[in-house]
Amino acid sequence: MDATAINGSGPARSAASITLEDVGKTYPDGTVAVGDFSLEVHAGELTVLIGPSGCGKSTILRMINRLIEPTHGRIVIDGQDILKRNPVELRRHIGYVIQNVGLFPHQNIRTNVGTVPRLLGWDKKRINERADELLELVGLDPARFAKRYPHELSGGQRQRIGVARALAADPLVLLMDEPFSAVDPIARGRLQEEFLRLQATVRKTIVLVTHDIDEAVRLGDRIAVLAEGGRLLQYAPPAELLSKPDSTAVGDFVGADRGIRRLAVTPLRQAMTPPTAIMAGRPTVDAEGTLYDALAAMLASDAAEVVVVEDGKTVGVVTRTSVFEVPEAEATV
Ligand SMILES: Nc1ncnc2c1ncn2[C@@H]1O[C@H](COP(=O)(O)OP(=O)(O)OP(=O)(O)O)[C@@H](O)[C@H]1O
Repeated sequence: MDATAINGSGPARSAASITLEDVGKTYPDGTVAVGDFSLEVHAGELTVLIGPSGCGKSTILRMINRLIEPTHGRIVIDGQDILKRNPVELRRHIGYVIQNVGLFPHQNIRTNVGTVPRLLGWDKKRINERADELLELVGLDPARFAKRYPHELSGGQRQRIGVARALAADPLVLLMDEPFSAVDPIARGRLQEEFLRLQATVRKTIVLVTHDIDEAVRLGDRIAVLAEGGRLLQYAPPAELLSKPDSTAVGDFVGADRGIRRLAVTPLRQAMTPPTAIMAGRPTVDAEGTLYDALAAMLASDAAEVVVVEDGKTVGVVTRTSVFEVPEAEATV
């Protein structure tokens, strides 16, 4: 890799690897946000940082572009120790996407997307061409959107502009902090899909922070599961993480969510047994519901079973035990 690539602003370059070596951040009040964190982020891959609230995910991300200065450790991008670089200049070569995007409200979309190329001194024609190219890439027709202002877009469209802006100067690295969590679940699913397609084209080295295990599994080439203080519990591709969590903590973290997701997509009929004699006073649930609905009804009224009704008639019963006895293969995921 060209040692000066991180300084460059030329045409498409390769992605860079990121090495974090014993990186840590202790705040002046003594809070150890991140203890000693090491990670190798492979070039051209999307690495997800996931873990409970306050475990240091955003701190790690923001140390990579030096919005937060590490207390100790080394961060190497593309072979260069970035702690020796001018931080402002460094940030022009690292794309950064955050939850609410932070578009400039009084600038139109084309100007917003051209922010970093402008700072890098590109000429106007090249900036506009690049902005329009990026708009196309994120699925927004420049003829319709380039002259609009941020408030004239939907939340999902603004988020796409955020991604376009972050990619405008062809950075080696893209950092994303909960980029899709401010949009509703349906728009989020679509954005994730589009983003995967985009990444297949641009193949950037991406570090993405999320607290959503589904998102992590869907987007990540590798997932780093963190605990408090930025402690790395496991770093593995999604399939390996789900099938072979190497500690109870990781198993609990990925497992709990998987279980609930499975309940929510499994028809409760699969756990239903014929009605019994004593039904009075039991909570009821519609026969079209899922295991999740059945369990929620039981928990809400502290009952051990629910009566299943269809067209006003009792058709069966589901017990707490039977909810968990439906084999995984029967789930209609
Ligand atoms: N300026 C500060 N001074 C002291 N402690 C701080 C400061 N900024 C952050 N922290 C602490 O550092 C820890 C890590 O914060 P960070 O934002 O990195 O967590 P996170 O994993 O991204 O959390 P979330 O998922 O809630 O966004 C938290 O305990 C937080 O309270």
